[in-house]
Amino acid sequence: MSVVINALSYAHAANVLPALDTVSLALPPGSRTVIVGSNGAGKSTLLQILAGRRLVSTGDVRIKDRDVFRDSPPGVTFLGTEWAMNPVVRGDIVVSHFLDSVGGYRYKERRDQLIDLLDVDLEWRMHQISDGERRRVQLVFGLMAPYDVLLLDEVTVDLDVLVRDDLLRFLKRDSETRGATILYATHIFDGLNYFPTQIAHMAFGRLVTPPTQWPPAAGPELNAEFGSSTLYSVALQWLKEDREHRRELEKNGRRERGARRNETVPSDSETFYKKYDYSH
Ligand SMILES: Nc1ncnc2c1ncn2[C@@H]1O[C@H](COP(=O)(O)OP(=O)(O)OP(=O)(O)O)[C@@H](O)[C@H]1O
Repeated sequence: MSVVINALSYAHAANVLPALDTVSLALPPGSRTVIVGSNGAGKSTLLQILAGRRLVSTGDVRIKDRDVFRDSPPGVTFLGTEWAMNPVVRGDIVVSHFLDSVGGYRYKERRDQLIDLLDVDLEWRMHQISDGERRRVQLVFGLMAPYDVLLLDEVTVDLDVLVRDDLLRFLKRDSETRGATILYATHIFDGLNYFPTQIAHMAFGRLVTPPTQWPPAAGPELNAEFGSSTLYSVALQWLKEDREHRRELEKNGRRERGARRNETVPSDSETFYKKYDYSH
C-alpha cells in the first residue's frame, strides 16, 4: 500500500471534539481517491496530517511505509488553497523568475508541459494576476517535480472549467503512466466522474464510507450502493444524509463537534453582545 492510516484521531485544541475520529485508510499505488464531505468534515485536517504538517499522537500514519512526521517520505506533494495567501507569492516577481527560483530548470520537460497545459504566461507578474492565474502558477510549481503521492486540497476551485478539465486529464494520465497515488478533497463534482478509481465519504471526522471502487462495476456486479449514479448525485445524497444526521443530533440537544460544548450563553443581552463586539 502506498498510504496507510490506522486509527488516527486528532483534535485541533484541547477542549474541542476531535476533527478526526479513529480514521483508518489504505490506498494502493496508482489509485485516485476523491474524498467527499461537507464543510468541516475533516478532509483538510486529514490531508495536512498526511503531508506531515501536523503532529499526531494517536494513530499511525504512513506513506511508503514511513512515518509521515518522524521519517518524512520523499515524493509527497501537498497542494492546498492557502498557498495563494502567502505574501511571498503575491509580491512583485515575474513568473519565469519565480519558477527558476524554486528549481523549475530541473524538471524542464514537465514544467514546459504544465506551462502549456495551464496556459501560464512566463511574463506575468505575481502581484498583478488574478486568483485563478495565481492558482495556475501554483499548479505548475507544485506539479513539475514528479511525485509518488499527491495530496490535493481543493486547488481547482478558482480555475476556469477548460483549464480544470485539462488539468484533471493530465493528473489521470500521469497517475496511470507513473503509478502515482492521488488523494483529492473537493466540492466540485461536475466533470469529475471519469477521474477517480475510488471515492470515500467523510462526515463529522469519521470515514463513514471507506474508499470504494469508482466507477461502480457494471453488469451483474453492479455496485449495490451506487447503481448507475453520477459522482455528483452520490455526493449530493451523502451530504443530505449528513445534514439530516446533524439536525437530528441538534434536535436532541447534541452536537457532533464544536468549541462551545461547555460554554454557557450569558443570560442578559448586554453581556451577550459585548462578547461578540470585536471593536475592542
Ligand atoms: N486550525 C484550526 N483550529 C481549530 N479548529 C480547526 C482548525 N482547522 C480546522 N478546525 C476544525 O476542524 C474540523 C475539521 O476541519 P477541516 O478543515 O478539516 O474540514 P474540511 O472537511 O476540510 O472542511 P471544508 O470543506 O470546509 O474545507 C472543523 O470542525 C473545523 O472547525
